[in-house]
Order: sequence, then structure tokens, then C-alpha cells
Amino acid sequence: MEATETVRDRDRDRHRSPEATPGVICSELDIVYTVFGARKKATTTEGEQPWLERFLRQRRQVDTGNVRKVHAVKGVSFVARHGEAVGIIGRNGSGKSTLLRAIAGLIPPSGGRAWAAGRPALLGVNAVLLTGLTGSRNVMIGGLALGLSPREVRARYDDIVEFSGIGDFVDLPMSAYSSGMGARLRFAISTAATPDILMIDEALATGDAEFQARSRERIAEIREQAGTVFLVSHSNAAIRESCDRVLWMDQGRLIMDGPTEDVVSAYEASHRKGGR
Ligand SMILES: Nc1ncnc2c1ncn2[C@@H]1O[C@H](COP(=O)(O)OP(=O)(O)OP(=O)(O)O)[C@@H](O)[C@H]1O
Repeated sequence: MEATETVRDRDRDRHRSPEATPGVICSELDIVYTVFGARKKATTTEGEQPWLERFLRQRRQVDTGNVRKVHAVKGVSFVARHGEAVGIIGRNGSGKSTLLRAIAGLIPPSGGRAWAAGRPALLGVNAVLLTGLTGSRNVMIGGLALGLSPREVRARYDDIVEFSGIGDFVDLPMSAYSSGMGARLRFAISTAATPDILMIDEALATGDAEFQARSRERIAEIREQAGTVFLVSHSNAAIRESCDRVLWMDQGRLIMDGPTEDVVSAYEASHRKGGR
């Protein structure tokens, strides 16, 4: 037992060392959202179709300059290596989810670059599976989206459903699930393929204590297989438990990047001072 742990520790240290292969590289990454403001009351022509109305309203907003830019991520640079579990913390609206979505390739950079080795699996409690379809159909869709073949999804189907713990609910539409059940199924689907890069957005805070413990075990397994894990959470306890490095985002900027305890303590101290 002790020998196994020593080997495992050594392996993990190798992954974390500066020589370990990078899993994700962000270089001067900028993300700017364009928002069509709705402050000006649109003048609509009576009898317009809703889609036409929407189209004309957007045209008017662009024409009148009623468009806002939100600079959500500003010049963020870091390298995350295989085997690292990286926490991302920061107050509401600081750009954490946007950063993950950009790394997952879901939002094009407005400036700089985000590069990921392998296919990132983004797991967010808001990730959109098709809630009108049954859990069972969503297992298939999610598995295919992760790059598994239909045969591979079928081979893993029972494990996914068992891990999710949703039982017979798998035959009901996801719209009938509690938010915890939905989050558990998403976690089970997203981790079914042992992704190279696993990104978890607040999911751990959602399940019950038993599911959280199983999720942590699964994260540890993925790390041991040299994947890179990102965890966005407002739970400092979850970050402390699962991560060995933390990025602190504030107003779109990366203001601190270092060992978990250093960064989380500094973040907590900033709250005490009533700061960021
Ligand atoms: N789709 C979008 N369109 C326009 N602006 C957006 C969009 N998504 C996020 N934003 C804005 O980008 C900024 C960063 O948002 P983001 O969701 O990344 O922050 P966060 O740190 O994950 O917040 P939270 O902790 O509340 O989840 C915020 O100002 C937000 O209003």
C-alpha cells in the first residue's frame, strides 16, 4: 500500500513538474462579449411578426449605437500541466466561467490565444443537454459529443447511469429532474470518457455529500491518468480539497496564480478587509 502510494506520489510530482506536458496554455487571452442593449424602447410596427420584430430591433440597436461591449477576460496568461487540478476563484462576474468556455473552444478569443492538448470536456451545471429528452437519450448524445462512438457509449451506458445514481429517472425527461439529479447525470456523462481536460463549473457544490465524495474520487482518477482538471467554485472547501493550484480572477484579470493555500488565504483575507 505504502509502496503504491509512493509510486503514485512520484508520478503526480512528475506531472506537476515544470517539465510535465502542458495541457492548457492561455496567452494574453481576451474575451469581449457584444451585448445588444434593450434600454431604448423599440418602436415596433403594428402587425410585425415576432422574428421580424426582433431582427428589426437588433438592426435599430446597431444603427443607433445601442450596443455594449463587456470585456469579460483581460489578458489572461497561464500554463496548466497534465496531472494538475487547477481551481478558479473570484467573486461573481469576475470571468471564471467565460475563461473555461474559451478554453473549451466554445467562445472565440477576441485577442490572444487559448490552446488545449486534447479534447476538453466542459461540465457545468448550466451546460445544455436537451432537457426535453430522457436521461437515457442524453447519455447517448453527451457521449457522442465527447467523441465516443455509439458502441462505446452503449458499453459505458450502465456505468454512467449507475454513477449518476438517478435510477429509474433515466427514462424520464431531464426536465423532471431536480437540479442535483441533473448535475449528477452531467458529471457522470462528462467523466465517462476520461477526458484529457475536465472542466467543472460549480458541479461539486450541487450533489449531496455522498455524490461529492464520489466526484472527488473520479477527479483524482482523471488526474492520475495525467489529465488536467479545472474546477470553478465558490466553495473554498471544495477548492482546498480538490485542487493543488488556484487562479484568482478579479474583473476579468488574473490577479494571483499559485499554490491553493496561498491563493485561497489571500482571497479570504481580501474579504475580511472588505476588498475585492
Ligand atoms: N453571454 C454573455 N453575454 C454578455 N455578457 C456576458 C455573457 N456571459 C457573461 N457575461 C458577462 O461577462 C462577465 C463575466 O461573467 P462570467 O459568467 O464569466 O463570470 P463568473 O466569474 O463565472 O461569475 P459567477 O461567479 O457569477 O458565475 C460578467 O460581467 C457577465 O455579465
